Amino acid sequence: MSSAMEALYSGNKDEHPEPIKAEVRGQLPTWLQGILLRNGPGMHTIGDSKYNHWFDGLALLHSFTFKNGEVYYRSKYLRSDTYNCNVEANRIVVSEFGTMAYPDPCKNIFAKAFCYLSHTIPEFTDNCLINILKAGDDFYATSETNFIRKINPQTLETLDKVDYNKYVAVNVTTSHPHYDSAGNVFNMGTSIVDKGRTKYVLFKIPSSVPEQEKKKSCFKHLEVVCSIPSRSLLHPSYYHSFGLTENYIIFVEQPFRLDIVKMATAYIRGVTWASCLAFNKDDKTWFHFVDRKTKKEVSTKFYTDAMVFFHHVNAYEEDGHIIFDIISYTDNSLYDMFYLKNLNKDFEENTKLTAIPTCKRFVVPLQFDKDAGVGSNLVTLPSTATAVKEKDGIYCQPEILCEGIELPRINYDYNGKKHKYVFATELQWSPIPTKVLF
Ligand SMILES: CC1=C(/C=C/C(C)=C/C=C/C(C)=C/C=O)C(C)(C)CCC1
Ligand SMILES: [Fe+2]
Repeated sequence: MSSAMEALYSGNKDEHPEPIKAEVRGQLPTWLQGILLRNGPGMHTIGDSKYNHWFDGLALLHSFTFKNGEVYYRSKYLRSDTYNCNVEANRIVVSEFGTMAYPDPCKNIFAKAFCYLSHTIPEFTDNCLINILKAGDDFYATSETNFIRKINPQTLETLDKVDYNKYVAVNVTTSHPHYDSAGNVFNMGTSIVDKGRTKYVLFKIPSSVPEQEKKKSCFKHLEVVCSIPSRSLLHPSYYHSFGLTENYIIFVEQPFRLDIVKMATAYIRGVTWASCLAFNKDDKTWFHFVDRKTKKEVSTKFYTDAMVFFHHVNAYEEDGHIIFDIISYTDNSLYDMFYLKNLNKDFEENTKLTAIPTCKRFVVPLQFDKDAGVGSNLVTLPSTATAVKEKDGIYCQPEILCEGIELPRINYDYNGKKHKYVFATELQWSPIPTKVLF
């Protein structure tokens, strides 16, 4: 196990920009053609400096090209400004999620202020290591900051740097966008203390732009679908994904929050972005549903108990209810587990999750008897999930579907529709997935 641990989480990975022919055991179906793109951290040491957290590592892009029963593999580091500055300085000079660094040689890029509250915060990283986004015909490496990087899906070369902030006021975004059947992208981000407000912004990037436009850019045609005010100006929720059904966008405002005052002073205090996240177990978790046609939020207040979650599984509508599945935790120990100092041979002692991932299903009635009495359960579908009418809103409790799964996937053709199967990794108390389940 400890060697699996080391192979998974440490050591700088080599890049293989030229295609390597894979050895295929068995046979691949002939219909399987195309390129599978993957992203993730590949380098955690630069010169004498080391990142603290696995989510900090420099983005390494991977591709698997499937053609006529053969597979070719390539990999290439994303040449982000972050990568280039770090390599040039031969040390970490750009801050990441779990590592605070101080710019020096590349001051011009990263010394620009994050300008509300303070002028000392460097610009966020463009080390886009988490996911790949398809916007129009283009592919982008993404993270959770306002920067994404266009890439060439064939050669894995790094192209333009796109700043979401130029098109929509967001400082952080999710790396789990949704797509509709026409290929339009839906994503959301948080606009922090902009014009005296902090809000969550849902936006759409169209898949195509008018023919006559010379330099085609989907981002120029980005549309704000709706913004939801944060319950707190200085403590907006952190979120890693959101849900989509045929008619609604689902946003879960959890009491796992960014502390903006801490963020604004993190740089001068020498603490990390990660330390600006906090869970308040005594608060509620609020559900928001935005009608995709009217672009208005459903006005009923829906809430549940405090929780921390990262991944939506899927969501759909049935008989006037919205049903959505998420993988949730009773505390925020998950991100803490990925500090590299813990991910060594003693990981079994060091990395114990104190909360097990639990797949929960919420069943939320949008149409219900307005005269129902306080205390009555408004769910009319066969489920152990409840939605109890209270004086100030509707209190939802989930049905527990199962425990010990993470990284959920569904057949995306069923996104927003009732699904049968979920593909996930089994995750118990340690961060090494041991099985693929479905
Ligand atoms: C740099 C940076 C951030 C980075 C977050 C990252 C990199 C999160 C990765 C999450 C993953 C990989 C989750 C998997 O389930 C924040 C906190 C948004 C805020 C400010 C700057
Ligand atoms: Fe994720």
